[in-house]
Amino acid sequence: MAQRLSRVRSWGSRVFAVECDVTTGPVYFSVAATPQGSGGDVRPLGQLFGHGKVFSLHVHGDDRVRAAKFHGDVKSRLSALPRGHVMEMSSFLPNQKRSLVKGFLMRVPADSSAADDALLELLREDAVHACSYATSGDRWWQQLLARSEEGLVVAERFCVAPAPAPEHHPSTLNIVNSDVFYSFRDAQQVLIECSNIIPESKAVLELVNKPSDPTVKGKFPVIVIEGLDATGKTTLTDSLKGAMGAVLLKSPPQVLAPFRQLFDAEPPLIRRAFYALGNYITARQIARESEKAPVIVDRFWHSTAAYAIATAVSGKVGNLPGLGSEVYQWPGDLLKPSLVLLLSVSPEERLRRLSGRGLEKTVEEAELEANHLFRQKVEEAYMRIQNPACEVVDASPSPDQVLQQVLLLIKSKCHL
Ligand SMILES: Nc1ncnc2c1ncn2[C@@H]1O[C@H](COP(=O)(O)OP(=O)(O)O)[C@@H](O)[C@H]1O
Ligand SMILES: Nc1ccn([C@@H]2O[C@H](COP(=O)(O)OP(=O)(O)O)[C@@H](O)[C@H]2O)c(=O)n1
Repeated sequence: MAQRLSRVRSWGSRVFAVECDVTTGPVYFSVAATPQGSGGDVRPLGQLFGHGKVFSLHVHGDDRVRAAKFHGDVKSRLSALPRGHVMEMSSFLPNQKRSLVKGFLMRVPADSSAADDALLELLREDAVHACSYATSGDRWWQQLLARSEEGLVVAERFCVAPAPAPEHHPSTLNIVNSDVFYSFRDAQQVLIECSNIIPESKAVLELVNKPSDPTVKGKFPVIVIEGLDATGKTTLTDSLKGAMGAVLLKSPPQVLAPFRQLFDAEPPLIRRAFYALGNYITARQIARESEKAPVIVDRFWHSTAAYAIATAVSGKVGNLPGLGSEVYQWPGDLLKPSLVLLLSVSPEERLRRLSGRGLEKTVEEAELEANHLFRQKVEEAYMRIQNPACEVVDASPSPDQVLQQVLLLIKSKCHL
């Protein structure tokens, strides 16, 4: 218990953000050992904590791979609780990079004992911090929980006060090297750390470890085609290949196909490092092929970064890191294409194309709204990536019109 208490003292200066509703944004509060002066407006906190029983959980830990895996595990265990409502919650130090610790706020009916049992089980892990929330007088308290022979006990309590929103959404604090990687070494390091628990990491590392100089392209142009799925990338890249006598490559490359499903099911840290490494394999193929012919690439680093940023940043488009942020910078050691084109179609046309392929027919309304926000964030992140930035192409006309438009663009931009 002593160990748990000493670790928790640092929470005195932390701020918590609870993402209750993605469209209205998070509620912020801070905690302190003693009641703070003017308490501020505690009504939003009452709405958060005032119904049923409320618990929060965070997973700490020096081993980032283990912490990431355990975080996913906690989420699925909490989501399985009957009559529970789970919200994303994070703890952070304002403006301090890498200070974010992800967690959850869970609300269950007052008569539920399943949540107490689940917490007791989860608290066997030293990395878990669990708290309950209680009111006395006109104050709210965050109560740090510990295991004891009688069950859950309160080890320490902190006074809760509303906190102002930070300048940047807290999820942006940890993007660098957790969601997006800016060098081969940083992405490789994650898979090295995974090798013991995911044996396939070793095979992936062997595929990327071949020595070469991947930053240098050949004398022919290298054109990357980007866009959300069903915007027409496959259709366009196939016809560009024929029309230009080009070599068609993609990221992730074919050699990683057998591993993709496995890494897609891993937490963001591991999944994103896998895709980042895929770009370096594709870069090597681009360097080789562009000596001999023009190269068309179906997705590359813009996709890796834009999807990772859009997933990491919860809520609205406005929560994305601002234009010019370091997160949108191209990795210094990755081959730069001659031109990046972003295919864009209206959401309605995209849905038509998706349903033509027989996908997404059963998506529920609520999910559609969340997906809408997600797609907006991916497109916005695509457009904020710099050096090279992408050129937006209206991909709603017929396949042949899109091809002609793109051929003209390539001719003028690549001086063909
Ligand atoms: N310009 C276009 N106009 C109408 N339909 C298109 C066009 N381009 C592609 N499609 C259709 O939309 C669907 C998705 O296209 P696809 O090339 O597979 O997209 P992506 O590779 O970006 O996921 C396919 O059924 C394809 O035939
Ligand atoms: N270069 C790439 C390509 C895909 N990806 C990831 O792969 C997903 C898109 O893959 P997909 O199979 O839907 O792509 P398409 O089939 O639509 O081209 C996104 O979630 C990205 O996170 C990536 O990170 N980097």
